[in-house]
Formats: sequence, structure tokens, C-alpha cells
Amino acid sequence: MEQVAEAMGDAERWFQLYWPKDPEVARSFLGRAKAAGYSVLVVTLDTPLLSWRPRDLDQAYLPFLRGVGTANYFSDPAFQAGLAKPVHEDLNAAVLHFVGMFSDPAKTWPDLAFLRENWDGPIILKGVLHPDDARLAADAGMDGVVVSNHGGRQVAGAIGAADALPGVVEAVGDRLTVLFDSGVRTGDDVFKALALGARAVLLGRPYVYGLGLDGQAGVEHVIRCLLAELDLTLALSGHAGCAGVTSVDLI
Ligand SMILES: Cc1cc2nc3c(=O)[nH]c(=O)nc-3n(C[C@H](O)[C@H](O)[C@H](O)COP(=O)(O)O)c2cc1C
Repeated sequence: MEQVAEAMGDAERWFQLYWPKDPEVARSFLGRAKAAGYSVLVVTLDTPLLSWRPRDLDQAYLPFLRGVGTANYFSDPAFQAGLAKPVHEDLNAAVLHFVGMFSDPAKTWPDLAFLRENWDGPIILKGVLHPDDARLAADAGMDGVVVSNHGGRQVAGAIGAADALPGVVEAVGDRLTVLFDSGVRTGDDVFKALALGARAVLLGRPYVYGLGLDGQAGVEHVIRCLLAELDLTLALSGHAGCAGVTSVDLI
């Protein structure tokens, strides 16, 4: 996280937490994120377990088990304190330690108090679909939710995130910030999400596809195309900006 922060310079950055089972590691992550200048905490709730992913299984694509994607843990003093040997001397032990704490399916709403105690900036819960959960998030003093079904990667038959969005907006839109992701691919999709009540959208795969195809230039191209299409869709729908887009625009 420190390397990413450094690469981002003065840009605003949000820290996404997969909430480790070990509270000392969680506390350490939050302290490091704050020290590295992250201003918003995004806590992903829809991944207490990794789901059944046949394509990953077919290809034995399990990078965490090879110590890939685990850098925040392996570099963490609280994590390292639980190891008999340094990570580079016993990678398997480090991986097993990671697997034991990656996530905690037993966490529930009162546990959010821990985050409030250890993070003094805005907190956003990612992966909310049900209006009742959104109400509980608001009751717990959270600042926002991301309506998301993790791109269908967790429960294959989950409700479409766009179908869930209006219910969440109606339940809590006046109490916290409602963001949206899952399936945003075009400027037109952004427009529809805004019209359904989202304040903003997040992009998952599209920028990564751009990155895979053409590195930084690919990412810039993806974002530029999306913004250009949004700009045109706004204009063609009679809007000078995003602010006035409402559900009326969907009719
Ligand atoms: C390969 C991959 C890795 C992901 N890793 C994370 C993650 O570490 N944390 C998280 O909150 N979401 C993660 N997501 C979910 C995305 O943040 C996003 O919610 C989802 O892909 C839906 O958006 P999209 O349709 O624009 O891709 C991941 C998605 C993909 C495809």
C-alpha cells in the first residue's frame, strides 16, 4: 500500500480493506493506510469467503497460495509477529498464516465499531445489495455504501446490482452516499446508474482490460472513451452535467 501511495503522488486515494481476522493486523493495516495518506476506507463485505470459481479452479489460478497478492500482509509487522521465520525463509508458513486470517465470515454489524475506533475518515461498505443492510450501514454511522454484486463473481445467481440500486437509494439515499459498481462498461451505463440514484460509479474490469492490452495508455484510453460517451449521452439527453440526472431520464 505504501508503494501504491507513493506512485499516486498528490492524488486522492482510498484504501480497500479485506478485514483480517487478527485485530492486530487489521489495526496495523489501518494505521499504515492512514500514514500513507489514504483518506477513505472501503471495506468489502461480500467476500467473507472466496466463492466457487470453476475457471480459476480449472486453471489452478490461486495466486494467494503462491504468495502473490499478499504483499500488504507479508510486509506487515503485526503479521510477521505471528511467524516463526521471516517470510522469505518459509513462504509456505507465511501463506498458511495468511490463509488463516484473510477474512472472517463471523464478522457482523456491531464489529463495525472497531473500524470507527481505528479510522477517523469516511468509511464506505462495498457489496451491499439489500435495503435492510443499507439501513444497518447507516445506523452504524457509515458514510457510504457501494451497491455491488462483485460483478457476479461471488454468487452467480445474485440479484443484478442495477436492479438492487433503486431500493438501496430509496432506503438510505438521504443518509449516506450511495455508489455503484458491477457491469459498468460504457458512458451509457454510467448515465443509467446515476439515473437510478447512484452518486458515482466504480469501474472494475474495464480499466484492467485496458491495462492488459496497452499498459497505462490502455487505461487512459478506456477512461477517455467512457467519459466521452457519458458526455455525449448527457448532452443528447438534455443535460449540461451529471447533477440533474434523475429517474425521469430513464423513461
Ligand atoms: C480479478 C478481480 C479481482 C478483484 N479483487 C477485488 C478486491 O480485491 N477487492 C474488492 O473489493 N473487489 C474486488 N473485485 C471486484 C471489483 O472491485 C468489482 O466490484 C467487480 O469486478 C464489479 O465491477 P466490474 O463489473 O466493473 O468489473 C475484483 C474483481 C476482479 C474481476
